[in-house]
Amino acid sequence: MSSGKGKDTDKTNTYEVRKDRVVTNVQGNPINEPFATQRIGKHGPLLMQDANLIEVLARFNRERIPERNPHAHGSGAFGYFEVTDDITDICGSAMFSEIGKRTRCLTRFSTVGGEKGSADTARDPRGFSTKFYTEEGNLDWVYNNTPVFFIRDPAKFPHFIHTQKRNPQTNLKDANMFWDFLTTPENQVAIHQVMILFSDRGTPASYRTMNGYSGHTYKWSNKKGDWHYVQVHIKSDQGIENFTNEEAVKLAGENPDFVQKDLFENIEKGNAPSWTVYIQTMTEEESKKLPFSVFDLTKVWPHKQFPLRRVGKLVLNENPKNFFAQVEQAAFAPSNTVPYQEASADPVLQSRLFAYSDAHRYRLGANFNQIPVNCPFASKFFNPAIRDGPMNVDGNFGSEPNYLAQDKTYQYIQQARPIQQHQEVWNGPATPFHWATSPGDIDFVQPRMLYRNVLSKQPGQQKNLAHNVGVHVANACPEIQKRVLKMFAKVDQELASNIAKECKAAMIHAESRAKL
Ligand code: HEM
Repeated sequence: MSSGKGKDTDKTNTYEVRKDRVVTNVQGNPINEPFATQRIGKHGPLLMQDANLIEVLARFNRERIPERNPHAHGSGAFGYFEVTDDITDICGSAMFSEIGKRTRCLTRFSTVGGEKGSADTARDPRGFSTKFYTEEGNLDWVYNNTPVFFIRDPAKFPHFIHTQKRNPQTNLKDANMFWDFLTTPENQVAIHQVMILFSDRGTPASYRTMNGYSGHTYKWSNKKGDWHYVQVHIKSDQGIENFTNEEAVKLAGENPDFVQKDLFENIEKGNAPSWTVYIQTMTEEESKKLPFSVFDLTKVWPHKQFPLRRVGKLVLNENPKNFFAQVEQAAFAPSNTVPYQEASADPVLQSRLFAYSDAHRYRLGANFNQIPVNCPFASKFFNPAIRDGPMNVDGNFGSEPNYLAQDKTYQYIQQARPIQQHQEVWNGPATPFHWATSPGDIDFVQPRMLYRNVLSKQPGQQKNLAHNVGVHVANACPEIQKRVLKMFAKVDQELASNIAKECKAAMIHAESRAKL
């Protein structure tokens, strides 16, 4: 019988596993001889009636689900976020309501371009996704370990990711595809991210020793209705540690799961990694005075003008009990957000609001939100118009009407929030707009500062950048190598010359190896 409220659950029907360890088939019927096959005599053909054999083979064929495209290879851990500083003047979300408040979290780290079984020391950005199970519902921060990104026209994303994957004919990773895309003049806006990727930050020594960044501008508001543009920085308390190119390549061969092992074993022995979370904030007025768009995620906000403000701590102290159930099936989406934290008009972020839940419906099925790791357990789900679909296992709202109307009482607590009177005002014709790289210098200003002002202060890093690009581009054809050098010369002539030297040395080395 329906209670008329919430979901009907029949206590006799649960998916709990059997405690007495009697082995059964999936229907709970005992199996006495799991390895016996039913056949005619001892050596004759098998019988169709052997339901156990058929089930075992058929279930095996259905074990794999599509891997993520991109970010297929990853590792995850649970933990908590704790508020250390009051930011209620910036954000009214319940998770920030008082100092000392803790929210349970799941973080998944990943590489981007490689397949699920690829080496986790590969040169690649690292994903840094955190799901916060808050009382206002699940909030996902789907970030990377770099503060900027390769593109700002979202339609380029599939093209760009394809260049990191395998050549359609040779099925090989292809340096020509990689550099052809990045050196095409209008795609050279990627240079800032490429500089970070080819510094030693492109090969972190562990997930514990790298930072996370929102990259995008978000819009946060307080309970009075005032709002700010915000960028989030998650800084490793373990400090930054990276591999050199040669160390990373060697480990990729010796132990392609080196980084996964490091995370699991450190948490297992009680050495829980932690990160300090900071925000940068900017008013709308300040954003108008920037030399670039606040919605351009190829740029960083100068720290002198927009200093970091501490918010809290992220601690990962609990390994998953089951990787497939809790990490492979985890579904992170920038559209999963809570009151007072919203997306800005950044076109890449706006496109991501669609892309992730769509990927989850494909990869995990329409009811992916019912998989325990994705359930908003601290808030709970109630919307009886959202129901049915494949693999519905949560009671499906029982006899609740499948529409919202007046006959029943429903609560809409968001209505109690003040309306933000002052907002961005958008105005203009609906036209196709292509945010191509400007022919001017603005997209090269921050990369040049990174090379001359930041890497110059980190011993050996300018040299390593040239080396890392050189050994990679040595695999491309001469025409594309020339384009690479021309692009880096726009950052710094000395850098381009050093890349040329490193590239030449790598080619000579490869030639002599080929003769062996
Ligand atoms: C138009 C741009 C983008 C599109 C269309 C896109 C799309 C996707 C898709 C489809 C996935 C796989 C999701 C899944 O199967 O669960 C993914 C994963 C991911 N993306 Fe993006 N992405 C974009 C840009 C970005 C940017 C700018 C960042 C970082 C600032 C980012 C960070 C991540 C991370 C961390 C994951 C892994 C999530 C996980 O751990 O499950 N992506 N992306």
